[in-house]
Amino acid sequence: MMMGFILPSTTSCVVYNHTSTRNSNKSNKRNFISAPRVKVEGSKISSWLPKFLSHQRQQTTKTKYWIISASFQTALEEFVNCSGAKGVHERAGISRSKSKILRNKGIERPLIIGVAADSGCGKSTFLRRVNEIFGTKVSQSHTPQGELVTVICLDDFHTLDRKGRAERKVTALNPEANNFELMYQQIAALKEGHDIMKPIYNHQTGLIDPPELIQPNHIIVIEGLHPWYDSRMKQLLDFTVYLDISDEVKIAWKIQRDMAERGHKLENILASIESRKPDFQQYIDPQKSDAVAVIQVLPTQLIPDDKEKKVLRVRLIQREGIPGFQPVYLYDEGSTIDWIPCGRKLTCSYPGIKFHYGPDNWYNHDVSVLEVDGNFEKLEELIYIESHLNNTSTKFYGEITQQLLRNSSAPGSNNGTGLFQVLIALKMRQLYEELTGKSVAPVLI
Ligand SMILES: Nc1ncnc2c1ncn2[C@@H]1O[C@H](COP(=O)(O)OP(=O)(O)OP(=O)(O)O)[C@@H](O)[C@H]1O
Ligand SMILES: O=C(CO)[C@H](O)[C@H](O)COP(=O)(O)O
Repeated sequence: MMMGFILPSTTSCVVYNHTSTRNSNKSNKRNFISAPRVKVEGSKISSWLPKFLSHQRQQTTKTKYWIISASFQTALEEFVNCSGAKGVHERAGISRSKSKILRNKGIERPLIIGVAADSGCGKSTFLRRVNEIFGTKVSQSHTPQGELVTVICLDDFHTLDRKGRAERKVTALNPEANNFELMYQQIAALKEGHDIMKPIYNHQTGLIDPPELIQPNHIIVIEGLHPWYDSRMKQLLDFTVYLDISDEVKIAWKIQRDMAERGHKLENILASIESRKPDFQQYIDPQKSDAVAVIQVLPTQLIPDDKEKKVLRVRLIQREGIPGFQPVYLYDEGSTIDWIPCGRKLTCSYPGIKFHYGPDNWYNHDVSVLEVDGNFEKLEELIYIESHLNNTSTKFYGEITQQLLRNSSAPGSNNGTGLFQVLIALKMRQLYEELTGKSVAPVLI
């Protein structure tokens, strides 16, 4: 079967013949070390194309594009790299025919899920839980890919590299630094079942790396700053989750990660958060108003003026009336309930645990809110909490508790962040099953 990628013919390019695009992770350049390199100018493309991509070619003078057909294997092994973001984005492509992976994997309808949040707000942590629920082991490549799930990071659609942003004095959150047209075209193509050559933003070098091949999958999660900033993207998404982390908690998490794990200075972390704030408020935060589910993380109300931010108040805001999504409720659907479960069945030390459930309004949408303030002392006792939750989309009694126990060392497993992330991952699984008619086997210990 033939696959064609559309490549422009005008820019100077370097052709690399490398071994695997799938391994193009953070140290992408590694793949190219021993590769034969041929430097060509636009007009000479016709002389080298046949050598590398043997099959048919034709030029459409109007668009100045070369339409290149190549076998699937050839396209995997060879691609074109031009220096600079513009070159890479021009070389991003969409296969002309549908991917053969659709038939191989029995994919009828890729489900597209958007996860939005600022940097360092727990997207990766959440998506590890999602992959656990789907029982999917993902590759260690730049774009994690598993049997069921592929996770695309939207940072890959940055048009300005780190230097370019510094020169233009814009943050990565600014739409100017992102290619929403390409994002839309490529995610739409995946949803339609086409392979794409997607650019890569390399967080280690701050550069835009050559495109990698991404194929459709049963579930494609797009995570990042702007999954539905562009209204056309919203139309593509089957489910949306926003991680809404309050400033106080965001700073605490950033300090923990960037100081302890990355050796950054406190003043630099605070300055970076401050400098991003206006763009965050203008371009990222508004997406939370129409997410299907929002996990909101706030300082605790159980400790007056808490400085440590180790105890969190977490709210799961769930839209009502969304097809395929039935909000989780506590005890009695539609009621307003305050619940302190500490006592004989749940061990609590200071400052305790408090639940709340009830209807609410979120940016003019009817929602129901489930809230938990405090930390769980003994994770195995969560079964007591689980037995009071309904509409959880679990496949067996105790599945939520088991999931949290399996990942007990992951950040947030002992509070509402972990609990609500598991609940939302279960909702994704249920939606996938409803929309595709397929069944995902639950993961058992
Ligand atoms: N639920 C949580 N409770 C406590 N800390 C958390 C929680 N989730 C994340 N963190 C902290 O925040 C840091 C960032 O988390 P994570 O890498 O999941 O975020 P991210 O949104 O994927 O970040 P980035 O976009 O920068 O890659 C983690 O190193 C961890 O210290
Ligand atoms: O907001 C971000 C999302 O991850 C990053 O800051 C952005 O992608 C730029 O990355 P880097 O700081 O590595 O240049």
